[in-house]
Amino acid sequence: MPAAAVGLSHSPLIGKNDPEPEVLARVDRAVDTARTFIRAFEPDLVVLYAPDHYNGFFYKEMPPFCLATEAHAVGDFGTAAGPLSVDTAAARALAQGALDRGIDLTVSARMTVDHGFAQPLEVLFGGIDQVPVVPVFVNGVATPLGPVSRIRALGSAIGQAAARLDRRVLFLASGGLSHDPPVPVLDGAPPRVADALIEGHPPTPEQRAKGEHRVVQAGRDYAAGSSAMIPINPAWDNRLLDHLEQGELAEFDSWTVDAMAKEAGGSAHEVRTWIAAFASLAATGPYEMTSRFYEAIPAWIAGFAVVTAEGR
Ligand SMILES: O=C(O)/C=C/c1cccc(O)c1O
Ligand SMILES: [Fe+2]
Repeated sequence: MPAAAVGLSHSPLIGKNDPEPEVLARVDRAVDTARTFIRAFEPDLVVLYAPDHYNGFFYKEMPPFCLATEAHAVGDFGTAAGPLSVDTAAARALAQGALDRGIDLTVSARMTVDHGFAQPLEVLFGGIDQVPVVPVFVNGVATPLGPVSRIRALGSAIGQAAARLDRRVLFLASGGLSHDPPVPVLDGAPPRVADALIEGHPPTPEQRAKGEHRVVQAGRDYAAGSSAMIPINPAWDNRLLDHLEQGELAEFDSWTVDAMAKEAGGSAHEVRTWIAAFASLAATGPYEMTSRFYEAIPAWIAGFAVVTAEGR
């Protein structure tokens, strides 16, 4: 089966708190490379692995991962709101395939997603409804988190199931790499915040605007060096990319949740989406990384990477 993978960091601060024009130009070139790669590959199905930031998944029930047979985006940080063009038949087939392979997969028939899903679809395809997609939520912020080996197993099972679909499948990862944005934490949260993280009351437009302004301000403080957030860790990020490039995916099984958070920040767990996507690609056969871009971009609170890979 023809298969490919693209990894793309997301940041809600893109366009709101941009770095110097030279940095932007380098990112634009890397994103253009990824777009050209995707055009040449001509996928007819995208399996999109992305996290959520307390817009769709809450502690009332927080699965480690969840596959959607239908999904709609909330439209946070200026991303598009509305339905994603989910390929429901393919989603059901992949869900069954993952369950058949021993993955205890949660399925959602009405998933709510945020910029983690919407941004890569907008950036790479021009909209959230432009390509048949199977959205797979991978928890990358809400602790407790399970071992990384289970994410690799998830990716591998979905990749094996996708190989039986007779489709041109692009596995797309959204998130990471090292970063420590001010995403709320349940442990120690004041009762009002804890209640929102557990129940998930939809914020009023004023509450959403206030929360988004807080993140933009955090990006400004981070870029100015006046922040207590864990710094972006280029060495850690490049180690991750090296393992992905070399196909050394089993290396991630020894990465612990605690060490990842300490070395690379509270949202570094978003790299689980990258590990899932590359495990899916690897499950279809040997692959080659065809382009690799990385830059630490504090203004976006992101160890920012864009990578393409294709089955040999
Ligand atoms: O507050 C949020 O919803 C998310 C913030 C954020 C900031 C920077 C990089 C990311 O991946 C984020 O999700
Ligand atoms: Fe994120």
